[in-house]
Amino acid sequence: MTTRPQTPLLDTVDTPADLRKLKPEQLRQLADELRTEMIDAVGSTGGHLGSGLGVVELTTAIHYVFNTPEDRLIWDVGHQAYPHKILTGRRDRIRTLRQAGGLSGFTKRSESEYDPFGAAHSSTSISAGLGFAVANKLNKKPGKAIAVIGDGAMSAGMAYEAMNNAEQAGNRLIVILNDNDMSIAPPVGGLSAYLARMVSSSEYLGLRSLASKVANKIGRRVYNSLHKAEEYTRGMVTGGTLFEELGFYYVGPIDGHNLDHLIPVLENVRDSDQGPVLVHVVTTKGKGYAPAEDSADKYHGVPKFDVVTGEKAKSKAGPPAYQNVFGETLAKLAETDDRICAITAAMPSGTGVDKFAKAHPDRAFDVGIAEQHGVTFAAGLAAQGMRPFAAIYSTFLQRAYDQVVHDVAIQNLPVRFAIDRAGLVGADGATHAGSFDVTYLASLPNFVVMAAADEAELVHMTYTAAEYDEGPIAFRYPRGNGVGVDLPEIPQKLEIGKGRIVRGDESGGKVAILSLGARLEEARKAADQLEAKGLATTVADMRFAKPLDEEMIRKLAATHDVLVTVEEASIGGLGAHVLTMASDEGLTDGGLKIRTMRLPDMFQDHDDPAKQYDEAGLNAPQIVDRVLSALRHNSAGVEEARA
Ligand SMILES: Cc1ncc(C[n+]2csc(CCOP(=O)(O)OP(=O)(O)O)c2C)c(N)n1
Ligand SMILES: CC(=O)[C@@H](O)[C@H](O)COP(=O)(O)O
Ligand SMILES: [Mg+2]
Repeated sequence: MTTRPQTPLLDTVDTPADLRKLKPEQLRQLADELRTEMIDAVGSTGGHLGSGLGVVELTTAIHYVFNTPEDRLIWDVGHQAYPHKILTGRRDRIRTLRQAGGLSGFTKRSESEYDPFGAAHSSTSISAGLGFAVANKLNKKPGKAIAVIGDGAMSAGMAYEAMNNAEQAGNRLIVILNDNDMSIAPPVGGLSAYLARMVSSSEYLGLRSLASKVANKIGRRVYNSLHKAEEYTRGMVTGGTLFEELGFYYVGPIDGHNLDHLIPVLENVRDSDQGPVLVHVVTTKGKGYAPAEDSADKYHGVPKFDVVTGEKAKSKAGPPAYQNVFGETLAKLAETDDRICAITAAMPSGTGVDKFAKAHPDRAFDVGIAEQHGVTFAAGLAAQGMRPFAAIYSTFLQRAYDQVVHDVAIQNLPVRFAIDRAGLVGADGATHAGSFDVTYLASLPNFVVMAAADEAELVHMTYTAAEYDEGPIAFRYPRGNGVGVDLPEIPQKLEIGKGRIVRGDESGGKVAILSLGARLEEARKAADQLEAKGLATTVADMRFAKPLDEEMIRKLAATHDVLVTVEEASIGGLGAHVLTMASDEGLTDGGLKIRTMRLPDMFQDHDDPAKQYDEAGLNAPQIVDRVLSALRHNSAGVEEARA
């Protein structure tokens, strides 16, 4: 039996109001207990551990100093908010994190009044904070907005767009830059180097010169208190920073694990009559848990693990992960094609671009969290004759939609989009579901859109995309491991816009299931069950949402009573395209029944992916039910009498 850690002081704190009753000298113990509690909880649930460990003291200090929830605390991404959840009335549910019916792994408005803004995609916090601050200003309401943003998230353009506008918030907006010198992978680019220079001790100013500078800038009261805090403060720099040029009072860098530094500085910032202020806090990802601190990824996202040893639960040996199949295939293709490049937006391991980078470092580009830039960068490469693969999760590609339309599609540039995490993704929930890409891409002129049914198909599609220079081409595939088919030695170049029959044939049957992507396995199972009920079933792997295999659809329509489309994508995907074609051509005029099965019109909460697909109605039994109801057959497959 595992025992929970002893947390006598934390046990007295249910909300920040309880925390504020503590004496400053008790906060160290509280933070230690908070860290222990978080490690224990995430050990049993899995989740984003390293980022939360790094902000234990910061979370404690913010809730101690500020009047949350009236002061609005906005965590960027929200993956670091587990300590915040524990301190804001959710400790009793912390061991339900990311489990069905349990707490979200991110901040969520519906979960707590202490989560004023939901997140999970990065770099939104300053804009949202500015909105809260300006609303309060207009309504003459008290309350500050505090946006906490990581150095990784700070690489996205949106953060700068917000800072560029922030002056109007005055002292109602405080941005805390949590600089742990990590994104999911080590951070990249000039900004990261700039922050590193600011943090390097050679650039610290002594506290006295800081204090005199701050006195001129944010007032005598602050000056006096800074003097009081002098012995606690490691060092601060003001003046001449990028952030100052953007209109912020810059304070920092300060040690984000030292509560004796954090508390007085945050109090000063809170009481300052000028702003906006940016506080630059330096932390360590994974802080206080040796296995995390020692790991390359600082335990960014972990499965369940043994708290004592740090050993992570092993996933079952099985087929390779889709991302690795993609990365390795592309690396191989690039051996004989020096035009191939790979781009990731801060997800090198998640997309498999790390595998490509190992083999071809000069042609692999991690652009940081900057999907918009990544797509247009790829467009530039393509325009100059390269063969770029923009490997971006479906959900994150949403952010670059205008670049996809304006920079890629309108110019018909052959950018290859390797779209990982297509479909439902499990514990990350609605914010990370790859639901919409088929809809938003297959509606664009010039685009080719493919979906891989299994890992062998992914190999073929990667090769097909490499060889396709006529315009933009996308291929999507799910999160997780393949289905266990053999990987081809030699990839096939697929004929554009042609599907394949994987069961039965075009020449006749009762039912035809038209599957797009990785629901193919469920479609096959459904076909087995339908056959067992005496309903001859053809299964097609459509491969392409665009262009459609119209010839195949016409044949299947002419030789079957029911066509059912199945896809792990929202309305507007394969089903909509098939229906549109069928109605344009009058394929249903003779009594053919078409049914479309797709993701439901709702944002589905986190759960085990199989259960999410059950909720979505996209598993085999539901396909069978859909066919039977279209045929007006009962569950035994017997035709019911018509009323
Ligand atoms: C728009 C977008 N792209 C990519 C991601 C995936 N992602 C989640 S956290 C993260 C790293 C964030 O780094 P940082 O902001 O420094 O936070 P840390 O984890 O270091 O605390 C990335 C790339 C995302 N959430 N949103
Ligand atoms: C917080 C975030 O956006 C990422 O850490 C994401 O959770 C990674 O998802 P995968 O586990 O699917 O790579
Ligand atoms: Mg970081």
